[in-house]
Amino acid sequence: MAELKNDRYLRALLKEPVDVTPVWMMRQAGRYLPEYKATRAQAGDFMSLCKNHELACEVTLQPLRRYDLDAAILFSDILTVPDAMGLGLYFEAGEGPRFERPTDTIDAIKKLSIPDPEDELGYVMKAVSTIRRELNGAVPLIGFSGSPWTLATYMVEGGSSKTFEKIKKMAYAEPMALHMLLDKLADSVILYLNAQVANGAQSLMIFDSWGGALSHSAYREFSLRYMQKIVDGLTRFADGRKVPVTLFTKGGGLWLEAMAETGCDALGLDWTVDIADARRRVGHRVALQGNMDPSMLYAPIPRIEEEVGHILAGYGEGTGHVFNLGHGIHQHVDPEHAGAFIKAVHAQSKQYHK
Ligand SMILES: Cc1c2[nH]c(c1CCC(=O)O)Cc1[nH]c(c(CCC(=O)O)c1C)Cc1[nH]c(c(CCC(=O)O)c1C)Cc1[nH]c(c(C)c1CCC(=O)O)C2
Repeated sequence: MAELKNDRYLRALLKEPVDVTPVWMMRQAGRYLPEYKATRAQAGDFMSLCKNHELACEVTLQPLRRYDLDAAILFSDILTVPDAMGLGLYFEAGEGPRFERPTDTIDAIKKLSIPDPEDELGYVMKAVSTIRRELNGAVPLIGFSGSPWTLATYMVEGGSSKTFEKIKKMAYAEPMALHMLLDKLADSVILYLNAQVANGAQSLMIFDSWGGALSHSAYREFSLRYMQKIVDGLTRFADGRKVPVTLFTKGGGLWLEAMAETGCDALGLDWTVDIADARRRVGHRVALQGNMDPSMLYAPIPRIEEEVGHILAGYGEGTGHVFNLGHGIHQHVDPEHAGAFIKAVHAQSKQYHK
């Protein structure tokens, strides 16, 4: 396997010294790039793109050809796992993801089986190994999955939700049913992420996009507890190097201490958190990833550069910061603004790494 040429993303996550602050963007392969839209049109629909390892590799590499990014992220989706559990994932134009067979009863949950990552999810593993080979050591490859709670929201609601009415009803009225579902999901995610590492992923990220919808105590019971189970079950070394694990709960700023206690290596921060405050609270335990508002990329370039400066100054001196957006890049962002953002992080961060 090719030696890593640029490892500053892995180094920052493990709090080893770096020359400049590493940067990547959540959803960096996506619809804001015309070349992505062209490849997606070639594939047909989104899931066909995910299932074609050559095209999935192509869209993973597209943003790296344009920008000086410090990491690549596997092109796939968090909903591949419930799809492999038999729920029938499809995308309705303009409506987001949907499931043909939602898992909203205890009987449906009892019937769910744990997918074999090399079989039902073999197409993802093929994409991971292809991307890792094609990267040829340029930058590390990030593997990922959804958190059990976030996956369960889609599975129980049957798709995206704003109110989470069905899953919250289950949480409070039939908690044992939901725990059974979350436990099966945690077991599935452990196998899935470990298989990604076996196939070449060098770092792992768990997206808990909807943990922030929970109450203070329900977050611990239904989301954090299962991310803890995953952290405990992961392969943490590969190719003689630590495989860092990043937990990201959107809207989880109040719970950073509890998240840091899981033994993960880093926490993702959305834009509601002051990164200086986050560093004071948990910076002795974990690295921090974030946290610019993705909508800032709509601002004129000088305003983007100013915001990058604020966030870098907020984190301050030394390693342990991976610059990123606080959530995925929006589809109407001008690719030139994304480029200016990435340049600004590298140019302005030298002064903090002497
Ligand atoms: C909640 C969630 C999903 N998927 C994901 C999350 C967690 C992160 C977050 O909170 O955003 C994770 C994800 N989805 C995608 C990636 C690819 C890697 C990357 O470049 O970051 C990653 C890491 C591709 C994608 N996943 C999806 C797209 C858009 C599909 C298209 O090309 O039309 C992409 C590029 C589809 C998807 N997938 C999902 C939704 C809600 C949608 C519809 C979004 C929309 O229509 O804007 C579920």
